[in-house]
Amino acid sequence: MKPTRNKTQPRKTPAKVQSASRDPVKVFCRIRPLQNNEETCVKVISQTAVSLLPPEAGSSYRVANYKEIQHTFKRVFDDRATQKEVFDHVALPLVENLIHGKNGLLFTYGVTGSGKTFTMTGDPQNGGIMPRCLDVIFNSIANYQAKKFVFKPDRMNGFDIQTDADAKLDREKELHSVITLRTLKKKDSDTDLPQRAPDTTKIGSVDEDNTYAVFVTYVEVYNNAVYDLLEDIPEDTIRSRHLQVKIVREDASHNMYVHSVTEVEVKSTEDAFEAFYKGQKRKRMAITTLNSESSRSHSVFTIRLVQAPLDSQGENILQDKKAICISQLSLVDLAGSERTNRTKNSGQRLREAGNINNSLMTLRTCLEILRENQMYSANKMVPYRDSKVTHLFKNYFDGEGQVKMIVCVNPRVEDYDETVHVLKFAEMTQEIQMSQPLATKLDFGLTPGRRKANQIFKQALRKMEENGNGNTENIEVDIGLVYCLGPPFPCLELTEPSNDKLVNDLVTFLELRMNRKNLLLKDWQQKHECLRNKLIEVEKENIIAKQDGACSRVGLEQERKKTDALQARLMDSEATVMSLQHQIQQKEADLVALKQELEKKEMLLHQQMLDKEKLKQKYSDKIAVEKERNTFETHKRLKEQEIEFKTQMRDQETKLRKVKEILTKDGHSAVRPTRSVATLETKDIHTPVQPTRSAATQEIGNIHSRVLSQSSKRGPAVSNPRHRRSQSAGGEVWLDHRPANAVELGTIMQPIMKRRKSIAKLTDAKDVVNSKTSKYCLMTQEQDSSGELETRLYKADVLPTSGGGAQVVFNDVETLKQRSPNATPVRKRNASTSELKDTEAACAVAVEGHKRTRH
Ligand SMILES: Nc1ncnc2c1ncn2[C@@H]1O[C@H](COP(=O)(O)OP(=O)(O)OP(=O)(O)O)[C@@H](O)[C@H]1O
Repeated sequence: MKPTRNKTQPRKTPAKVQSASRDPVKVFCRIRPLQNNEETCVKVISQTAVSLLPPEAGSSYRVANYKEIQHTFKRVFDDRATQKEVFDHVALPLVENLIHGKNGLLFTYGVTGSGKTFTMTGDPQNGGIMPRCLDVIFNSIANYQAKKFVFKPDRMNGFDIQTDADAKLDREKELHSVITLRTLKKKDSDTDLPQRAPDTTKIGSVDEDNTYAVFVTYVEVYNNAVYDLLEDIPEDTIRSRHLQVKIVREDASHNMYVHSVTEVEVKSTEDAFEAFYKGQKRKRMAITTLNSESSRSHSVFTIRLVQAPLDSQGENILQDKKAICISQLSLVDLAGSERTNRTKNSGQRLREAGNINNSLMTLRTCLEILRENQMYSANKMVPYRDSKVTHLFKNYFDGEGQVKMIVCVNPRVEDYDETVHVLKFAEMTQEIQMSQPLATKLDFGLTPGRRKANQIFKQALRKMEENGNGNTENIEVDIGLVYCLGPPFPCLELTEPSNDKLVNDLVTFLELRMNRKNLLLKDWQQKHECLRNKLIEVEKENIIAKQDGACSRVGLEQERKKTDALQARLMDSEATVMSLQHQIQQKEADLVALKQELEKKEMLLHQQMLDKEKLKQKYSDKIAVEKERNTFETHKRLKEQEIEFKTQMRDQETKLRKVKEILTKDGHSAVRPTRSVATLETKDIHTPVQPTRSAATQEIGNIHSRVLSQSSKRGPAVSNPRHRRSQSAGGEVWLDHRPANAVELGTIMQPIMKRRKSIAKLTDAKDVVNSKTSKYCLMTQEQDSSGELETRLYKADVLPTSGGGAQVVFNDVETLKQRSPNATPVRKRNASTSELKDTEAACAVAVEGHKRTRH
């Protein structure tokens, strides 16, 4: 930021260009003392280095696995450092610069409760940087202060010089209002300032030919809006905290300032303190978990030093606005960064914390981008406007004023995680190079030391007058400043008329006076002539200037109108911006809430998906197990069925083999069962055998067989109810062919074969032909699938053939099954199916080599 001159002066070249050198931002670290035997996580290594020891509970400890982090600063103040020590090292050079017309910015940064306010303000007995700065300034300029109201703020970041009369009028007005106010608040002890221990330091190198005035402003940045803490407003408005939001603007010299801020002219530290306490009462403070008096806003206390040179006589202020030099020192007490999870803030405190953290984040971002731009010659835009704090100090960061930072640290372990970030940022800030601006003082060709000379002269004159010493000629000539006729008239009391001496003395004195008068007159005439000539010149210039002035006035009037219109538009735009910012804040808050809700829902959804996945997995596993079990069981069942089937096949084969054997044994004649099977089921009682409708015909001897499809072609069935159970009741002879080891049936119902010839083996076909039998009965016995005995009687007619042989025509089968009453009933359908299959299989074997037709 540039030390400013009044807006009337032409715009200077930016200080960056004028700067002699670049210096890094000076960062100091102050460790505050611990309370109540708390555990520390900070170790001061040297006067410039500090080390952070991660506590076991800290998150960084877990990540970094106990790694000490060392930081280096311009100077580290341990917990025993005094306020004076800190001031002398950090702020005193800034005060010196201020007096020499250079700007400065000092801010305290750190976690909440780390001692920023203590360092900046302190307490009455142990004053911080701000009161000490004021003390030193007033100690230094005490003898050179201008009378009050000689300089008057023009509310555009500049100052006007008032005439003595105007200044006097203002002083009287103030006196009047002060008296009224004191009468009103007579008993109000609130305004009493606490007893202070002032700092006695004095800066020696003050320009004595200048006259000085000190102004202070006190603003706070709360929720990213600027408020004037010294604004003159009614008491009830103060209580309800309805301070007006102020706008940050740029002046004619491109310096940022708070528009229409109250600038209080102070003549002593006490005056400044009165203003400070007035503002302090309005500042937003609150009790939080981490600090009983926590600043909820960033406060900016600015000391502006206005200086103007004295005229050539060293007596009055040079009435030239261009000559005014304004420098300022801004002391910024930033609100503490805080993590909401630790502070447990809610509602307004939480919103405040959010805004505090946002503006601190913007400060960090701006400084990081600045550093990046400097280090890597990048040209990134620095987002100063994102926060009011950075916007206000844009000029400083752009290299037009000295910037210093005190990073305050509370060494307790609870603050470790936040302190890590704070120190990291502070260390990084040191890498930023700031141009050191030169103080710009215009040279008006005035003799240095004129104030002192004038004082000496006046003093000498006074002394001579006191001593009655008439020899003042030399002094007058030497100094050449006083235009007078010489010493006053001597005592000329004429007591005697003859007192010539007196007359002679008077004549001498008058002659001297006359000479002196002539001398002065001559000098005066010369000067008069000179002045007249100059006046003529000036008059000529004046006429030209007037003409120019008239033109300029017209132009100025137009410009003013334009400016007014622009200002009105600007005000509107700023109001719109404010309302938009407010809306944005609200929307951001809504967005955060919605985001949180979305996160919750996403988590829920995710959980549900997980559950679903688990369920799916569970059922897939189950299905797989079930499938495996089913496959296994199917295989097992198939195997069982295969085994059963094989067993059945084997049984069938055995049966057929037996039949075959029997048939082979009985002489190549074979009896094959027909498709139709009559089943005689017996439990305890034998039921009659049902007749079948088809028969298989097997030719034995000639070895040809044929299927009889018509029941009319065969004899009546043994069990046909229309016939007798057995045709053996007639005169026919039966060839009863049953195995030798046949099991005795022991049943009531027996086939009736009155005349029969029994054989156990049929080895030769002639046995059938020669025995003159007309009927043939073959008995087989075997176990069925349920282990029961099954007896079958295959019956046939023996018909003689033309070739002399015999044809055996099977026409009926009787099946006798014996079942235990306790046995599990076999499903009829299955049984019949299996029987049918058996018979078919038997027939298939029996009619081997012939086409089998099913009917
Ligand atoms: N160096 C110190 N010596 C003694 N006391 C200190 C020191 N620093 C801080 N304190 C004390 O610690 C407390 C908190 O300090 P302070 O209010 O200055 O913190 P802060 O950083 O300004 O907090 P916030 O950001 O919340 O405003 C105060 O009671 C203060 O007196």
